Parts: sequence; C-alpha cells; structure tokens
Amino acid sequence: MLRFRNSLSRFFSGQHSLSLRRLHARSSRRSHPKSDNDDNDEKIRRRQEKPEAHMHLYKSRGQHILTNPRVLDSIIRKSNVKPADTVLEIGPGTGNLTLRLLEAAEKVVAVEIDKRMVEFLHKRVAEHGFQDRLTVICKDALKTEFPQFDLVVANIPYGISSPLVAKLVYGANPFRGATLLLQKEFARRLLANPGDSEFNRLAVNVKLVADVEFVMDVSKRDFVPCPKVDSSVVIIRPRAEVPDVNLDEWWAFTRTCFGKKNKTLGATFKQKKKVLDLLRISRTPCSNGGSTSNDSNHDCSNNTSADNDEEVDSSEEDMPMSAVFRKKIIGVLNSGGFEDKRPSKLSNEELLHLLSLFNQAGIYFHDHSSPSDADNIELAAALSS
Ligand SMILES: C[S@@+](CC[C@H](N)C(=O)[O-])C[C@H]1O[C@@H](n2cnc3c(N)ncnc32)[C@H](O)[C@@H]1O
Repeated sequence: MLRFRNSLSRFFSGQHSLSLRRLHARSSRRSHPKSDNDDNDEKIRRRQEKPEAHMHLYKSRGQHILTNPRVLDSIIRKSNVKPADTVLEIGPGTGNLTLRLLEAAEKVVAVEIDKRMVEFLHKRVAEHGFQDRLTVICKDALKTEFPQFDLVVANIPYGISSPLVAKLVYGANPFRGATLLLQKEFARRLLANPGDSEFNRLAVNVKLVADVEFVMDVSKRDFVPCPKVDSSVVIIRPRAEVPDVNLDEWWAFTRTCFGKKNKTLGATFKQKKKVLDLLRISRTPCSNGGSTSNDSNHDCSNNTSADNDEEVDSSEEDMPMSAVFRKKIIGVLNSGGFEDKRPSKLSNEELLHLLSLFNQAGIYFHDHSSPSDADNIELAAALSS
C-alpha cells in the first residue's frame, strides 16, 4: 500500500513536473512574441527549480544549499531509506533533500531554525503533494527534543556539528543510522583511528557507542553560495553493544586524558592541579550512588575511596595527602603499563581498561557536584572539546 502511495506521489511530483518542463521547452521553441504572462511563468519556473537563487542566505546560519542533483541522489541512495521509515532532517533549508526524502520515506520530520525557510519549504512540499507526510519543527535543533525516528539524513549547519553528533549518538532515541554531510576536516576527525593525527576526544567518544563509515567527498562547488571548505558525507551507525561503563565517568576521564592528547599519560597525571582535582573528586561521596547510565562501574557503596582504601605505607606517613594520591595515580599507570603511553595512540579498549584500573583503586573523574554531561546539551558539546 505504502509503496503504491509512494509511486503515486512520485508520479504526480516527478513525472508531472517533468512533463511541465517538456511542455515549457516545446512552447518556448515556438516563435511567437513574449507576453507578460510568459515572463511570469518563466519566473515561477525558475523559482521552483532554483529557490536558493531567490532568497537571501545567511552564512551565520550555515545556509549553503546543496544543489548538485547527483550528490543529492547519492545521499538518498546510500542512506538506505525504507518506505516505512520516519526520517529526521536537521536544517532542511529550501527542501532539495527533503523532497527526495519524501519520495523515499513514509514521513519526514524536519527541524529548521529559520522561519523563512519553513514557509518556503511548506509551499514547495505542498506543490509536490507531500504536505501530509512532512512535519516541520521551527526551532533550534540543539534545543528541541527530537521525536522518534528511524534515520537521520541531513546537510547540517557545520557550526553545530559537535553538539549535534553528541546529541544524536548519546541521545535517548534509538535509530539505524545518521547520514550527515559535514565539513571535510570534521568528518576526518570522526573517522580517525588511534595514531592518526586527527584522532581526538570526539572520535574516542563517538566510537564508544557508534561506528562511522566514509561515504564520499563533496566539492564546495556543489553548494550555493560556495562555502570556503570542502565537505564529506559519513554514516554514523549506533552500535548494538555498548561497553558497560559509567558514561559520566568515561566523559570526564577522556576530558582529562585528551586535554593534551600527545603528552604521555605520566606527564598529564603528574600535574599538580590534576592531582588535586582528582583527589577532591575521589573524596566527594557520590550522592546518587553513581550516575546516569551504564552504571555498573561507579558504585560508591563498594569502592575503596581515596581516603580509606589501602594501608598507608610507613614512608607515606609524613607525606601530604596530595603526594600520597599522586603516588597512587602513578602506581595505577605503571601497573597497566600506561605511564609512557599517549592517549592519541590508545584504543578504546585500552582506555576502558585504564579507567577501570583507576576506579578499582578508588580514583574517580566525574565531579558529582557538577551536572551530568548527559543532562545538559551545552555540556554535551564539551564531549569533543
Ligand atoms: C547547510 S544548510 C542545508 C540546507 C539544505 N538541507 C540543503 O541541503 O541544501 C543548513 C540549514 O540549517 C538551518 N539551521 C542553522 N542552524 C540551525 C539550528 N541550530 N537548528 C536547526 N536548523 C538550523 C539553516 O537555516 C539552513 O537552512
């Protein structure tokens, strides 16, 4: 039934507009003098085909419209949209991608911040008879709760890439995949592996919960107006199995390790301020017995806190607490062979192992006096900083 409806709408949109265009081409071949009506028709036709040429586009909102039909079609093809899917599109703009998504999916939910674009999109979609299957939310995508969706397909504003990717992969909505057109450098960072120069905290945090696949590069010439940077398409697929780790602990741990990603862990953890911070955090009782999700690791009831864990060795009796704690940190790094390693070269398995060694020794990273990263999208942006 659905397929039937889809092919009907394809017929009425695609075929219909094609025949109009043919008609127009034929009639323009006739050599009669141009009337005012002809001029108006011509204007309307051009607006339908190249809406971006008729609207002021704001660079501050990342309004670079993808106009190359081959690239638009490839994005749809690679996204594996099924006829029963609900697709979330962030930043539909003038609707070049939206119309193609509506041809392929059951429903599209589009989140667009610019009212002018929303008005334009509604009109354009209605002209193709798809209005019943499109919901537009006119809001900031970072500040709105997303409804349920199966896939994300979007040419997003590049300025919100980090927090948006964090919101998707750590959000509550389960989904099959997110096909995103991103700034090329940002895509390279998402795709980077340990040891690559682009490998950073963003890649580490995304890879914990998702796999990222490269799809294709897109030239800046495929956009109107032409941006300064090239772009790439990637697909982010949430993993079926996520490691059993306390996420607040993990995010805080990766923030500590990747502050200076090319320093050795020994050098990072010997810094006085780091030691004092970790000492304070590890001595603070956790009010909620852990944290938001995947909570098995951080259980204050059976941890050995920084205060009361091991017997103090007699040589430590006169040492200040911070010096004892520093020794303990270095002891953990040594026990796992991590002191001379650099975070930018470690796999997630190695980082998870190091975190569990720290936690077993009563050394914690998440400050319970500050809100959970997961509770606050502004902080979620920090997942990559
Ligand atoms: C790069 S354009 C993409 C337009 C269209 N999807 C295309 O492929 O041509 C980004 C769109 O996102 C919108 N936008 C910018 N910031 C946004 C935000 N925070 N939330 C939702 N939409 C946003 C812009 O108004 C613009 O329409």
